Amino acid sequence: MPKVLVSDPIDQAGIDLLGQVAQVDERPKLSPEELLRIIPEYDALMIRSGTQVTQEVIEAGTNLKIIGRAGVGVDNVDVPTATRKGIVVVNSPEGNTIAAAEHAIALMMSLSRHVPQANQSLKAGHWDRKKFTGVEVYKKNLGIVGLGKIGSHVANVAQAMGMKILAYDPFLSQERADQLGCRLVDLDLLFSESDYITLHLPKTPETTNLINAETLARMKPTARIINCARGGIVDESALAEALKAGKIAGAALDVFANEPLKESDLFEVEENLILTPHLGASTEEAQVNVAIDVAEQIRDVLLGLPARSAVNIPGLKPEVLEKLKPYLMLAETLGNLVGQLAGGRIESLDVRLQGELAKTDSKPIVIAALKGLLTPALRERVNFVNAAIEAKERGIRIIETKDSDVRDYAGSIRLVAKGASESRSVNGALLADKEMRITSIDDFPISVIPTQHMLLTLHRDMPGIIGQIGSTLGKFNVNIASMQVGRKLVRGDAVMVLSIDDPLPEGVIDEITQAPGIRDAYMVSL
Ligand SMILES: NC(=O)c1ccc[n+]([C@@H]2O[C@H](COP(=O)([O-])OP(=O)(O)OC[C@H]3O[C@@H](n4cnc5c(N)ncnc54)[C@H](O)[C@@H]3O)[C@@H](O)[C@H]2O)c1
Ligand SMILES: O=C(O)[C@H](O)COP(=O)(O)O
Repeated sequence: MPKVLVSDPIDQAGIDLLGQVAQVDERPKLSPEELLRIIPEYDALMIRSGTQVTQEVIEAGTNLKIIGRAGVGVDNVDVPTATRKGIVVVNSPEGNTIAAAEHAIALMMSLSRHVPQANQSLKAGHWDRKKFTGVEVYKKNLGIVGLGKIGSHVANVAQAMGMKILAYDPFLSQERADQLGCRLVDLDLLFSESDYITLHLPKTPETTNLINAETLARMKPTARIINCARGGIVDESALAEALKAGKIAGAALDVFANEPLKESDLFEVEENLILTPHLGASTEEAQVNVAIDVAEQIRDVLLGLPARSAVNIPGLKPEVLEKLKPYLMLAETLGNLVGQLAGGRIESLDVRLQGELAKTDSKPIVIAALKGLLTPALRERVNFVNAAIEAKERGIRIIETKDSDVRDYAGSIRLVAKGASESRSVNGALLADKEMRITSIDDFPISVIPTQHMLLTLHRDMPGIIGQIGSTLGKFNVNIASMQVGRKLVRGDAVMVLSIDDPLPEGVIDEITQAPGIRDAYMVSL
């Protein structure tokens, strides 16, 4: 049974689901040293934001196949290292959207009505009503930075409370903003016009310290800031200064540059600052959602199936994946075949998708073809996760073309691998029953069902040649399962593909290639 390490608190629903297919060890309080020590035993690691999955951890995890983040942000995972190592990283992109959006709204309302401060004051024996006079959000401007899943839900709820939404999101279309009833503005305008500013964007080198002394200075003195996105987007020292100096009216933070937050300039701000310990996703509902979402993906990957929300391979909706799966297998088989024919260094791979395939996302098919192409050289070290990187590191140029004309098959794939001196090509298609066919090799038309062991010859189309190859195979006790010959011209060049029951014994290829009329012979293993 595969072994899964769960190193952060995860809802029981996810643990139970994984328990059906794996041994699950829940170790939520591991030190970094303990994690490093035990990770080699595990096939999968399931985490939230608490575990730091560093390069060292990934490199020590020699059996790891998948890292599952029960939540959205994967900034605690060294994704590039995981990708290089061929480890799938999955998350739950939508499981905690509502929870995080509602927490942002809760913080906005708490800031407006001083709920935590009033609660604390009352419990300390005071009945101070004047001090906690609040402000209404009704008719106020809410500036949303990042109008993605969480930002959009915040926009809907805030609009229902009568707020006007200004939004900044450089990757959002005007059409989507119009649909959401939000006014798309630039950041300068958002900062200067907003009464509330809520952050719902990822932390990247560009967004680090987006809220800093200079941007804080551009805000209204009545502005209130909410950060439920990621620590580090707000410069915490600059915010503490601005709050103490009364440059803005308040702030509420759920996330911090260093978590857990232990020492901070923020602790010196007495009045108008609310802090919560990264609670955005902490609702019962969200925790069940993300646990099940990620446990299902870990289960699938451990069973050899693709994941639906991988962050380091193209994600596909289950219904699209279902349709594409036979083509992915075809692309991988053709890639493997053309890789063995081209041999040695490959400079470029031309991937042409024809017929109905021209309408689909080509990326997964290209990756499958690359996986097949690199398999003869890299064996199990190449997979769907690292195939593109491995190809790039080898300098293989990818050329993609699409041709929607339907010819003999509803959808077909053509691969051309260019080596240092020559190009080799293969075409393949699926029949109505989804059975694979190799439909040409080096443009010689054939119709071959790919099998595990095949002998392929390039030869002159002349009497006696097929018999000669048959006798050589007989001499070496090789059993032929099927045979196909393809030619362009009578008595010109031809190709022959023999399916054989076992790999060829040593010496057969040499003997076949020495026979008159044979140009080349290859043992192909798929
Ligand atoms: N506090 C929590 O517990 C909690 C819970 C869930 C998610 N999050 C965080 O909330 C954030 C948003 O999550 P989401 O699920 O809505 O993600 P999302 O990908 O759906 O949306 C993010 C949006 O930010 C936009 N964006 C990217 N760069 C930007 C930039 N430079 N300026 C403005 N906008 C930019 C993107 O175009 C996108 O629309 C993420 O940082 C996520 O990690 C926090
Ligand atoms: O990215 C996320 O999903 C949130 O930050 C939640 O993190 P958590 O799972 O550690 O609560």
